Amino acid sequence: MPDRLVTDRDPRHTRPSCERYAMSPIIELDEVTKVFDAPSGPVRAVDGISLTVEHGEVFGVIGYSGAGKSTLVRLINGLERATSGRLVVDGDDVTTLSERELELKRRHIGMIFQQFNLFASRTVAGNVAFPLKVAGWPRAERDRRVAELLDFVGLLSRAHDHPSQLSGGQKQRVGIARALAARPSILLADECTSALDPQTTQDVLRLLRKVNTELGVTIVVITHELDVVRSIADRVAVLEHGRLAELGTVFDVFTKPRAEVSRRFVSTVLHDRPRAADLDRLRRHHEGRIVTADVLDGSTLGAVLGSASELGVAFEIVYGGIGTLQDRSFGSLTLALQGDDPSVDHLITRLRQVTTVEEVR
Ligand SMILES: Nc1ncnc2c1ncn2[C@@H]1O[C@H](COP(=O)(O)OP(=O)(O)OP(=O)(O)O)[C@@H](O)[C@H]1O
Repeated sequence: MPDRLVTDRDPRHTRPSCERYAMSPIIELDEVTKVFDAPSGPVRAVDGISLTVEHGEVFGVIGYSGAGKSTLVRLINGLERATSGRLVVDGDDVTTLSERELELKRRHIGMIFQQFNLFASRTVAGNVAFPLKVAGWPRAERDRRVAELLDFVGLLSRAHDHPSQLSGGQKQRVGIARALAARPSILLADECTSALDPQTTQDVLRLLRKVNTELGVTIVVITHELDVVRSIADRVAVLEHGRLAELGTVFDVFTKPRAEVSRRFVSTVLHDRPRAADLDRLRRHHEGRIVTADVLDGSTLGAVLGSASELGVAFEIVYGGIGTLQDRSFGSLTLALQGDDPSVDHLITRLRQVTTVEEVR
């Protein structure tokens, strides 16, 4: 038996496919740079980033603290001005809009935050109604819209409560309802689950997925947790020191991370490969040569292992983890192979014909 098997914790009932959204950009960054003048000297918070977010996708932006994620969000919604570069949001180059134009633009960009940012003195309904009031919606239409939104987020019965009477997850649901009030085409979610426990996080992510699929809202999720990206995003941009370290589908970045920073993130969520301490233990408990084989859909790993005895090799699965991501399997199994060296070499050659195999020495 494997020493450790990682089970899949994907909260989605169905995985979105990246082909689901039409490939037309709703957000376009072209060599966008933001330099802050700090007392210690200039800080390049965002450094020459070019990327596009497509209509209808859930796009993840991940990075460690200080990577430039919040600055990127503030550039997209026009709260910060880019130092250089071009940034088109839903048809407008926000780098050239006036303050008044930006203010109107922001009404079409929903935003949710880590600390929810609800008005403590207003009721749940009052919070959701607030942006509609600012936008001058008549009372009756406002009331109708608020009821519709609270129903959508499952909080209609709490309309007259105040935020202090709600749990963190419920507060974020109110935040989401408020962000959607004026029917934005884009929702920016900045660390929106970082203050929540894992179960509530999954509930909120499921709601965001519903916002995306049922309302067609494009969502940009900013996070320092790969599990969040893994749970909800179609594609992910990995930021480091203000620069774009890697960009790809969540599946590709998870299964074939190219940048060192991406590899660090991946190792935080899928413990499918033995670390140095695990290896010492495996060597003590198992004889033979140790190899790690990638498990991907379509690889006929099982059939090849089934032929091991013909070659005079005995194998044991000693470590591993397999999950699913975007409806595809991925992970790896670590095997102890016992037999004479030429026979084990022969089996490894056969395994390499169907998957990637690394011998752990
Ligand atoms: N107004 C500012 N003035 C000076 N420096 C700033 C300002 N805002 C951000 N920075 C700096 O820019 C860099 C990127 O910050 P940013 O907040 O965008 O990163 P982040 O990835 O969102 O990090 P965190 O998750 O910690 O918020 C950091 O070095 C930060 O200190």
